[in-house]
Amino acid sequence: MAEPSLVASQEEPEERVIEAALRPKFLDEFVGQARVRRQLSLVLEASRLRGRTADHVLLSGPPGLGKTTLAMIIAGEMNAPLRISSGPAIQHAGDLAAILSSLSEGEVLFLDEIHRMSRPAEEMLYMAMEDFRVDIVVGKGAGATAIPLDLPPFTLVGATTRAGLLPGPLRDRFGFTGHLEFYSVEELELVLRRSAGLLDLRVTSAGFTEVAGRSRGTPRIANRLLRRVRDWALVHQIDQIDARAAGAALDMYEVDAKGLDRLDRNVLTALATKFGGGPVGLSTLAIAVGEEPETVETVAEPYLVREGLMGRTPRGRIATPLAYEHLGLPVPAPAPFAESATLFGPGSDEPDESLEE
Ligand SMILES: Nc1ncnc2c1ncn2[C@@H]1O[C@H](COP(=O)(O)OP(=O)(O)OP(=O)(O)O)[C@@H](O)[C@H]1O
Ligand SMILES: [Mg+2]
Repeated sequence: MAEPSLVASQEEPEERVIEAALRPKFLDEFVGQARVRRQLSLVLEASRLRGRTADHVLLSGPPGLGKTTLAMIIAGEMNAPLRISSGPAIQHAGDLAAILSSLSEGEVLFLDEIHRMSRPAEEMLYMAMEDFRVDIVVGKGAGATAIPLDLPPFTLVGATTRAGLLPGPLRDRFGFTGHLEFYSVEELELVLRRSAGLLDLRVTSAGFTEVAGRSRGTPRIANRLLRRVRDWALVHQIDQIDARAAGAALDMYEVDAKGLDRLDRNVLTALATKFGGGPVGLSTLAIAVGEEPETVETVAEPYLVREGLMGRTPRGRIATPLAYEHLGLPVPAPAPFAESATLFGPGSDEPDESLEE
């Protein structure tokens, strides 16, 4: 990405510290996701009653919706120590063996981005999850022997943004899968209220609504926007943030009323004006906005498609009438062959591994 974007940027270290501070510690403080929360709380309660470690839990869903937070909450609620690692960090089965063999009884092992683990490690994990046992292979070639090693019972919490990429055998070994959904504006208001309390910020109800509405259904973005609004209020010496102040602050950071940032709007504007609404191929569109196709596809597109502003057809990306309305442009008359361009959801038009599941 050429420039850091407010809604999709990598975070500054200081920001990450604040993010950690804003993380709910208990299930009660975790806003929204009522279904997952209810089911998870039952799983945890049952295991407490049985006096056993909880079943393995898989958490899936888009970035920033609370997977890591929930993993920490699970350990907290179980009063168990938490070990954190991630798929990309486990490239050899030996890496996983080292982690597994050092777990203590009842420990919660959180594996983030579990879909990115190597194949041999994955196979070792199958046995560990099911039988609490691993085979440590010693030696090479014909002389190699497998030494079985018993593991203490533990709870694996896996997180993935791409549940579709998990092999079936791995998915099946989780006793419970929680799929996190985007949050409603009302839920995000609650997230923001809690964060504002922790940050000692005075915000009116309408101020919360304003920020929540621009947060793309994502608590991480909501909290990030709140911090930018906080900066703005500090510099402008405003001690109570209302809708107007929140709106002005976020306008300044180029996050619009729908939560689109500059990249999103550039992509949409190029599509609508330079290419007459499309269809246009991804790489052409990316060149037009001076970005990598990968950035356009993974950073801008999912939200534009989700909001119904962009469509994906077999012949390329198109701008929907909603896009023109949002950009304040006149909606063009339908093209003569428009009805032949069937709309596809995200991920269905290209044999491309980088698409959403
Ligand atoms: N339900 C929630 N209630 C309150 N705050 C939340 C909730 N979910 C997430 N957050 C906040 O959003 C931030 C991001 O959440 P988290 O790190 O758990 O997301 P994630 O799903 O693990 O994202 P990624 O896929 O990028 O790892 C956290 O700092 C947390 O404070
Ligand atoms: Mg995470």
